Amino acid sequence: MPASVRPRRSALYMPGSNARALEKARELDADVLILDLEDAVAPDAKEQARAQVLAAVAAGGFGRREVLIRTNGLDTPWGHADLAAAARSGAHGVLIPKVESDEAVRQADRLLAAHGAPRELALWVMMETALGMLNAKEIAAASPRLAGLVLGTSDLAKELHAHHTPLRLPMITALGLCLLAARAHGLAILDGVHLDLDDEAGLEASCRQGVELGFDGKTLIHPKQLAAANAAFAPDAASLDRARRIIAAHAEAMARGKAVVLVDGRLVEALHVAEAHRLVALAKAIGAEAVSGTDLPAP
Ligand SMILES: CC(C)(COP(=O)(O)OP(=O)(O)OC[C@H]1O[C@@H](n2cnc3c(N)ncnc32)[C@H](O)[C@@H]1OP(=O)(O)O)[C@@H](O)C(=O)NCCC(=O)NCCSC(=O)C[C@H](O)C(=O)O
Ligand SMILES: [Mg+2]
Repeated sequence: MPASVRPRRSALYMPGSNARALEKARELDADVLILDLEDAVAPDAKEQARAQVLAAVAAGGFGRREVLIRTNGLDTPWGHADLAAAARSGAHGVLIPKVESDEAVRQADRLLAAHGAPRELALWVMMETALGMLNAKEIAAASPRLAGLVLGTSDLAKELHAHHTPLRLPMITALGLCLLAARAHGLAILDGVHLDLDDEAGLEASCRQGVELGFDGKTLIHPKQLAAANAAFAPDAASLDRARRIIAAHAEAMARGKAVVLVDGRLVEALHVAEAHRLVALAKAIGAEAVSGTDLPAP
C-alpha cells in the first residue's frame, strides 16, 4: 500500500514496561502502535521494557496495526542497544526521539544497517526541539529509509517555555515547518498528543485542527482517545460523496475536451481530482483494514 494511503489516523503510545498495555494493544482500534522505550519508561525499567517489547513484537498478533518501537536517544545509555534490538525485531519501524539534524538521521540509518535491519524497516523521527524544527527541511531529506515525522509537542512546549493552549498558536510555526518538510519529501506526519484525558471537546478540536493543517493522524496516550482521532482523520461521508462526484464530473469534462468543470458551483481542475482520488483511496484502505484483521506487510 503506498505510504500516502496507508491509514495512520491514530497512533497510540504505550509504555514498553506495561505488559497489560502491550497485550491490550492487539485488540485496540489503533492504526499505529508506538511501543515506547523512552519517556514512558523509568530508568530502572529500561532493560526489562526492551526485552518485553521485543518479545511482544516477536509474538505478533497485532493484525493490521503498524508497529513502531520508540527507542531512547542515541546519546543516552540505552539508545544504541535499543536500536540494535529494534533493527531485527520484526517491527514495521523504529522511532528515534529528539532528532535535531540530518546527521542524526544518517547515524541511525547506519546503525540500523550495521545491525542487519531489513530494507523495509522504516525509520521515523520525533520532531520536538527548537533546533530540530529549524533543521526540519534537512532532516526530512536525510535518508531513503525515513518514512515519517512525529510531533513531540510536550517536549517542544517545555523547550519553548510555551503554553498548551486550545488553538496551539505557540506551536503553529513548528507544526508548519514540519508539515512543509514532510510533504516536500513525501513523508507521513503525525500530530502531537493531547495530554488532558478528561477533555473530550479539547481532543476533538485538536484532532480537527490537525486534519485542517494536513496531518495524517494524531499520536495518543490512552485508548479512550482512539475514537476521536479515527473519526476525525477519516474522510466523512459528505467529503467522500463530493470526491466521487468530482472524479466523475472531471472525467466527463475531459471526454468533452475540457480541463475544468463546476461541481456544486465550485471550480474543479486536475489538482482537485488528485486530492479526490487520495480521499477515496484512504477511505477504501480504512474500510478494507477494518474488515481484514490479518497481519499487514511492512509499508
Ligand atoms: C496515562 C496512563 C498512565 C493511564 O493508565 P491507567 O491508569 O492504567 O489507565 P486506565 O485505568 O484508564 O486504563 C484502562 C485500560 O486501558 C489500558 N491502557 C491504558 N493506557 C493504555 C495505552 N497507552 N495503551 C494500551 N492500553 C492502555 C489499561 O491497561 C487498562 O486496561 P484494562 O486492564 O483492560 O482495564 C496510561 O494510559 C499510559 O501509560 N499512557 C501512555 C503514556 C505514554 O506512553 N507516554 C509517553 C508518550 S507521550 C510523549 O512522550 C510525547 C512526546 O514525546 C512529546 O514530547 O510530546
Ligand atoms: Mg518527547
